[in-house]
Amino acid sequence: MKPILEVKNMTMAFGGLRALDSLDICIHAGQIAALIGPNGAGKTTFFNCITGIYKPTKGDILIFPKGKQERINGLKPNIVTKKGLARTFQNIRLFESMTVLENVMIGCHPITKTGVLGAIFRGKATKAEEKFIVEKAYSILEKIGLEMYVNELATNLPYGAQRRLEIARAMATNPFLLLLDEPAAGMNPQETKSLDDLIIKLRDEENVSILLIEHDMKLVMSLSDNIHVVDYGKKIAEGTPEEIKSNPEVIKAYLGDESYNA
Ligand SMILES: Nc1ncnc2c1ncn2[C@@H]1O[C@H](COP(=O)(O)OP(=O)(O)OP(=O)(O)O)[C@@H](O)[C@H]1O
Repeated sequence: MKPILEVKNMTMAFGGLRALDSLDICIHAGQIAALIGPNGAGKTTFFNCITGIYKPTKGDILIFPKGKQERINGLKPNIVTKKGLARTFQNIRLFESMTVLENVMIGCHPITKTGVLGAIFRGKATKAEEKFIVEKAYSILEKIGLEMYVNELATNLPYGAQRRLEIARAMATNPFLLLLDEPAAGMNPQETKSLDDLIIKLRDEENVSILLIEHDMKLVMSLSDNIHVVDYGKKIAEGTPEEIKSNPEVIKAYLGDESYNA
Protein backbone atom coordinates (compact mmCIF):
# COMPACT_ATOMS: atom_id res chain seq x y z
CA MET A 1 0.00 0.00 0.00
CA LYS A 2 1.24 3.48 -0.93
CA PRO A 3 1.35 6.20 1.75
CA ILE A 4 -0.26 9.50 0.76
CA LEU A 5 0.19 11.27 4.09
CA GLU A 6 2.79 10.45 6.67
CA VAL A 7 2.96 12.38 9.91
CA LYS A 8 6.03 11.65 11.96
CA ASN A 9 6.71 12.42 15.58
CA MET A 10 4.33 15.39 15.67
CA THR A 11 4.05 17.45 18.84
CA MET A 12 1.85 20.52 19.28
CA ALA A 13 2.28 22.38 22.55
CA PHE A 14 0.05 25.21 23.75
CA GLY A 15 2.19 26.63 26.56
CA GLY A 16 2.59 23.74 29.00
CA LEU A 17 -0.14 21.61 27.38
CA ARG A 18 0.88 19.02 24.82
CA ALA A 19 -2.27 18.68 22.70
CA LEU A 20 -0.29 16.29 20.46
CA ASP A 21 2.63 14.32 21.76
CA SER A 22 5.06 12.56 19.37
CA LEU A 23 2.26 11.34 17.14
CA ASP A 24 2.90 9.08 14.11
CA ILE A 25 0.06 8.58 11.63
CA CYS A 26 0.20 7.20 8.11
CA ILE A 27 -2.71 7.23 5.63
CA HIS A 28 -2.63 5.06 2.52
CA ALA A 29 -4.10 5.62 -0.93
CA GLY A 30 -7.72 4.51 -1.22
CA GLN A 31 -8.19 4.21 2.54
CA ILE A 32 -11.07 5.36 4.67
CA ALA A 33 -9.33 5.99 7.98
CA ALA A 34 -10.67 7.32 11.26
CA LEU A 35 -9.12 9.29 14.08
CA ILE A 36 -10.97 8.67 17.32
CA GLY A 37 -10.51 9.40 21.00
CA PRO A 38 -12.12 11.13 23.99
CA ASN A 39 -13.00 14.83 24.02
CA GLY A 40 -9.87 16.94 24.15
CA ALA A 41 -7.62 14.09 22.94
CA GLY A 42 -6.11 16.30 20.21
CA LYS A 43 -8.02 15.19 17.10
CA THR A 44 -9.00 18.63 15.78
CA THR A 45 -5.55 19.93 16.69
CA PHE A 46 -4.15 17.21 14.44
CA PHE A 47 -6.31 18.44 11.52
CA ASN A 48 -5.31 22.04 12.27
CA CYS A 49 -1.63 21.09 12.18
CA ILE A 50 -1.72 19.17 8.92
CA THR A 51 -3.84 21.80 7.15
CA GLY A 52 -1.54 24.69 8.09
CA ILE A 53 -3.78 26.41 10.66
CA TYR A 54 -1.27 25.59 13.41
CA LYS A 55 2.46 25.21 12.97
CA PRO A 56 3.41 22.06 14.89
CA THR A 57 6.02 22.46 17.61
CA LYS A 58 7.86 19.40 16.31
CA GLY A 59 7.60 16.71 13.66
CA ASP A 60 7.24 16.18 9.94
CA ILE A 61 4.17 16.24 7.69
CA LEU A 62 4.90 14.47 4.42
CA ILE A 63 2.75 14.00 1.34
CA PHE A 64 3.61 11.98 -1.77
CA PRO A 65 2.29 13.67 -4.91
CA LYS A 66 3.14 11.48 -7.92
CA GLY A 67 5.12 9.20 -5.60
CA LYS A 68 7.63 11.94 -4.67
CA GLN A 69 7.93 12.90 -1.01
CA GLU A 70 7.16 16.54 -0.12
CA ARG A 71 7.30 18.16 3.33
CA ILE A 72 4.40 20.54 3.97
CA ASN A 73 5.18 21.81 7.49
CA GLY A 74 4.51 25.51 7.91
CA LEU A 75 2.69 26.02 4.59
CA LYS A 76 -0.32 28.34 4.69
CA PRO A 77 -3.79 26.70 4.66
CA ASN A 78 -4.57 27.87 1.09
CA ILE A 79 -1.33 26.32 -0.18
CA VAL A 80 -2.02 23.07 1.67
CA THR A 81 -5.46 22.99 0.01
CA LYS A 82 -3.85 23.54 -3.40
CA LYS A 83 -1.59 20.61 -2.69
CA GLY A 84 -4.63 18.35 -2.33
CA LEU A 85 -5.68 18.26 1.33
CA ALA A 86 -9.23 19.52 1.81
CA ARG A 87 -11.24 19.62 5.01
CA THR A 88 -14.57 20.28 6.62
CA PHE A 89 -15.05 21.68 10.11
CA GLN A 90 -16.67 20.48 13.33
CA ASN A 91 -19.09 23.43 13.20
CA ILE A 92 -20.67 24.06 9.81
CA ARG A 93 -18.91 26.92 8.03
CA LEU A 94 -20.90 27.79 4.92
CA PHE A 95 -21.48 31.13 3.19
CA GLU A 96 -25.07 31.21 4.39
CA SER A 97 -26.32 34.06 2.22
CA MET A 98 -24.90 32.55 -0.95
CA THR A 99 -26.57 29.87 -3.02
CA VAL A 100 -25.60 26.24 -2.90
CA LEU A 101 -23.96 26.52 -6.33
CA GLU A 102 -21.99 29.63 -5.29
CA ASN A 103 -20.71 27.87 -2.17
CA VAL A 104 -19.24 25.10 -4.32
CA MET A 105 -17.94 27.58 -6.92
CA ILE A 106 -15.98 29.30 -4.15
CA GLY A 107 -14.47 25.93 -3.33
CA CYS A 108 -13.10 25.87 -6.90
CA HIS A 109 -11.09 29.02 -6.26
CA PRO A 110 -7.79 27.27 -5.43
CA ILE A 111 -7.79 25.61 -8.85
CA THR A 112 -8.63 28.72 -10.93
CA LYS A 113 -6.05 30.56 -13.00
CA THR A 114 -7.46 33.95 -14.02
CA GLY A 115 -6.69 36.73 -11.52
CA VAL A 116 -8.12 40.12 -10.55
CA LEU A 117 -7.47 41.72 -13.96
CA GLY A 118 -9.27 38.86 -15.64
CA ALA A 119 -12.25 39.40 -13.36
CA ILE A 120 -12.34 43.14 -14.17
CA PHE A 121 -11.92 42.93 -17.96
CA ARG A 122 -13.76 39.62 -18.33
CA GLY A 123 -11.81 38.40 -21.36
CA LYS A 124 -12.33 35.14 -23.21
CA ALA A 125 -10.19 33.13 -20.81
CA THR A 126 -12.11 34.42 -17.77
CA LYS A 127 -15.48 33.63 -19.35
CA ALA A 128 -14.33 30.12 -20.31
CA GLU A 129 -13.07 29.56 -16.79
CA GLU A 130 -16.33 30.78 -15.27
CA LYS A 131 -18.26 28.35 -17.45
CA PHE A 132 -15.92 25.55 -16.44
CA ILE A 133 -16.39 26.37 -12.75
CA VAL A 134 -20.20 26.49 -12.97
CA GLU A 135 -20.22 23.13 -14.75
CA LYS A 136 -17.76 21.58 -12.33
CA ALA A 137 -19.69 22.86 -9.30
CA TYR A 138 -22.95 21.55 -10.72
CA SER A 139 -21.48 18.14 -11.47
CA ILE A 140 -20.13 17.88 -7.88
CA LEU A 141 -23.59 18.77 -6.54
CA GLU A 142 -25.07 16.01 -8.69
CA LYS A 143 -22.57 13.46 -7.37
CA ILE A 144 -23.28 14.50 -3.79
CA GLY A 145 -27.05 14.48 -4.36
CA LEU A 146 -27.66 18.19 -3.80
CA GLU A 147 -28.52 19.30 -7.34
CA MET A 148 -32.16 19.91 -6.36
CA TYR A 149 -30.95 22.74 -4.08
CA VAL A 150 -28.67 24.37 -6.63
CA ASN A 151 -30.20 27.89 -6.47
CA GLU A 152 -31.31 27.71 -2.84
CA LEU A 153 -29.54 29.81 -0.21
CA ALA A 154 -27.23 27.61 1.86
CA THR A 155 -28.92 28.73 5.06
CA ASN A 156 -32.29 27.30 3.90
CA LEU A 157 -30.98 23.74 3.50
CA PRO A 158 -31.89 21.01 5.98
CA TYR A 159 -29.10 20.29 8.45
CA GLY A 160 -27.87 17.07 6.82
CA ALA A 161 -27.77 18.75 3.42
CA GLN A 162 -25.68 21.62 4.83
CA ARG A 163 -23.13 19.10 6.08
CA ARG A 164 -23.07 17.47 2.64
CA LEU A 165 -22.63 20.90 1.03
CA GLU A 166 -19.46 21.39 3.07
CA ILE A 167 -18.17 18.12 1.63
CA ALA A 168 -19.15 19.29 -1.88
CA ARG A 169 -17.19 22.52 -1.38
CA ALA A 170 -14.16 20.59 -0.16
CA MET A 171 -14.38 18.25 -3.18
CA ALA A 172 -14.29 21.28 -5.50
CA THR A 173 -10.60 21.72 -4.67
CA ASN A 174 -9.72 18.33 -6.28
CA PRO A 175 -8.29 16.79 -3.11
CA PHE A 176 -6.42 13.50 -2.89
CA LEU A 177 -7.24 13.44 0.83
CA LEU A 178 -10.49 14.63 2.38
CA LEU A 179 -10.40 15.41 6.10
CA LEU A 180 -13.84 15.33 7.72
CA ASP A 181 -14.19 16.71 11.25
CA GLU A 182 -17.25 15.06 12.88
CA PRO A 183 -19.29 14.91 9.66
CA ALA A 184 -22.18 13.05 11.34
CA ALA A 185 -22.48 15.40 14.32
CA GLY A 186 -26.13 16.36 14.83
CA MET A 187 -27.42 14.13 12.03
CA ASN A 188 -30.44 11.88 12.38
CA PRO A 189 -30.01 8.13 11.63
CA GLN A 190 -31.27 8.52 8.05
CA GLU A 191 -28.86 11.40 7.34
CA THR A 192 -26.01 9.40 8.89
CA LYS A 193 -26.79 6.40 6.68
CA SER A 194 -26.71 8.54 3.54
CA LEU A 195 -23.43 10.11 4.75
CA ASP A 196 -22.01 6.60 5.10
CA ASP A 197 -23.02 5.82 1.48
CA LEU A 198 -21.61 9.16 0.27
CA ILE A 199 -18.19 8.63 1.87
CA ILE A 200 -17.86 5.19 0.28
CA LYS A 201 -18.96 6.60 -3.09
CA LEU A 202 -16.38 9.40 -2.92
CA ARG A 203 -13.60 6.94 -2.13
CA ASP A 204 -14.65 4.47 -4.83
CA GLU A 205 -15.62 6.85 -7.63
CA GLU A 206 -13.67 10.05 -7.01
CA ASN A 207 -10.28 8.59 -6.18
CA VAL A 208 -10.09 10.38 -2.86
CA SER A 209 -8.88 8.95 0.44
CA ILE A 210 -10.71 9.94 3.60
CA LEU A 211 -9.64 10.64 7.17
CA LEU A 212 -12.52 11.30 9.51
CA ILE A 213 -12.81 12.39 13.10
CA GLU A 214 -16.05 11.01 14.47
CA HIS A 215 -17.72 10.13 17.76
CA ASP A 216 -20.47 8.01 16.13
CA MET A 217 -18.81 4.63 16.63
CA LYS A 218 -21.39 2.77 14.56
CA LEU A 219 -20.41 4.89 11.57
CA VAL A 220 -16.68 4.64 12.31
CA MET A 221 -16.77 0.86 12.66
CA SER A 222 -18.83 0.32 9.52
CA LEU A 223 -16.81 2.69 7.31
CA SER A 224 -13.18 2.49 8.32
CA ASP A 225 -10.42 0.37 6.86
CA ASN A 226 -8.07 1.58 9.56
CA ILE A 227 -8.59 3.39 12.87
CA HIS A 228 -6.12 5.50 14.84
CA VAL A 229 -6.94 6.08 18.50
CA VAL A 230 -5.52 9.02 20.45
CA ASP A 231 -5.71 9.91 24.10
CA TYR A 232 -4.03 12.95 25.70
CA GLY A 233 -2.32 13.65 22.35
CA LYS A 234 -0.66 10.24 22.14
CA LYS A 235 -1.56 7.37 19.86
CA ILE A 236 -2.72 4.45 21.99
CA ALA A 237 -3.80 2.06 19.21
CA GLU A 238 -4.12 1.53 15.49
CA GLY A 239 -5.90 -1.25 13.60
CA THR A 240 -9.00 -2.57 11.89
CA PRO A 241 -12.42 -1.99 13.47
CA GLU A 242 -12.34 -5.53 14.90
CA GLU A 243 -8.90 -4.98 16.45
CA ILE A 244 -9.90 -1.62 17.90
CA LYS A 245 -13.20 -2.86 19.35
CA SER A 246 -11.41 -5.54 21.33
CA ASN A 247 -8.35 -3.51 22.40
CA PRO A 248 -8.43 -3.27 26.23
CA GLU A 249 -6.58 0.06 26.33
CA VAL A 250 -9.05 1.62 23.86
CA ILE A 251 -12.02 0.25 25.78
CA LYS A 252 -10.60 1.71 28.99
CA ALA A 253 -9.76 5.13 27.53
CA TYR A 254 -12.71 5.64 25.22
CA LEU A 255 -15.06 2.90 24.10
CA GLY A 256 -16.05 2.02 27.64
CA ASP A 257 -17.70 5.38 28.25
CA GLU A 258 -21.26 6.29 27.33
CA SER A 259 -20.29 7.97 24.03
CA TYR A 260 -19.64 4.52 22.55
CA ASN A 261 -22.74 3.54 20.61
CA ALA A 262 -21.57 0.93 18.11
N1 LIG B 1 -5.61 27.17 20.32
C1 LIG B 1 -5.51 26.49 21.46
N2 LIG B 1 -4.93 27.03 22.55
C2 LIG B 1 -4.82 26.34 23.73
N3 LIG B 1 -5.25 25.09 23.89
C3 LIG B 1 -5.83 24.48 22.84
C4 LIG B 1 -6.00 25.14 21.58
N4 LIG B 1 -6.61 24.27 20.71
C5 LIG B 1 -6.82 23.13 21.41
N5 LIG B 1 -6.36 23.27 22.68
C6 LIG B 1 -6.38 22.22 23.72
O1 LIG B 1 -5.77 21.07 23.17
C7 LIG B 1 -6.44 19.89 23.62
C8 LIG B 1 -6.92 19.12 22.42
O2 LIG B 1 -8.03 19.79 21.83
P1 LIG B 1 -8.74 19.29 20.50
O3 LIG B 1 -9.81 20.28 20.17
O4 LIG B 1 -7.73 19.02 19.47
O5 LIG B 1 -9.40 17.92 20.99
P2 LIG B 1 -10.41 16.97 20.23
O6 LIG B 1 -9.88 15.58 20.36
O7 LIG B 1 -10.66 17.45 18.85
O8 LIG B 1 -11.73 17.11 21.12
P3 LIG B 1 -13.30 16.98 20.72
O9 LIG B 1 -13.56 15.53 20.47
O10 LIG B 1 -13.99 17.48 21.96
O11 LIG B 1 -13.53 17.86 19.53
C9 LIG B 1 -7.56 20.37 24.55
O12 LIG B 1 -7.08 20.29 25.87
C10 LIG B 1 -7.78 21.79 24.12
O13 LIG B 1 -8.30 22.57 25.18
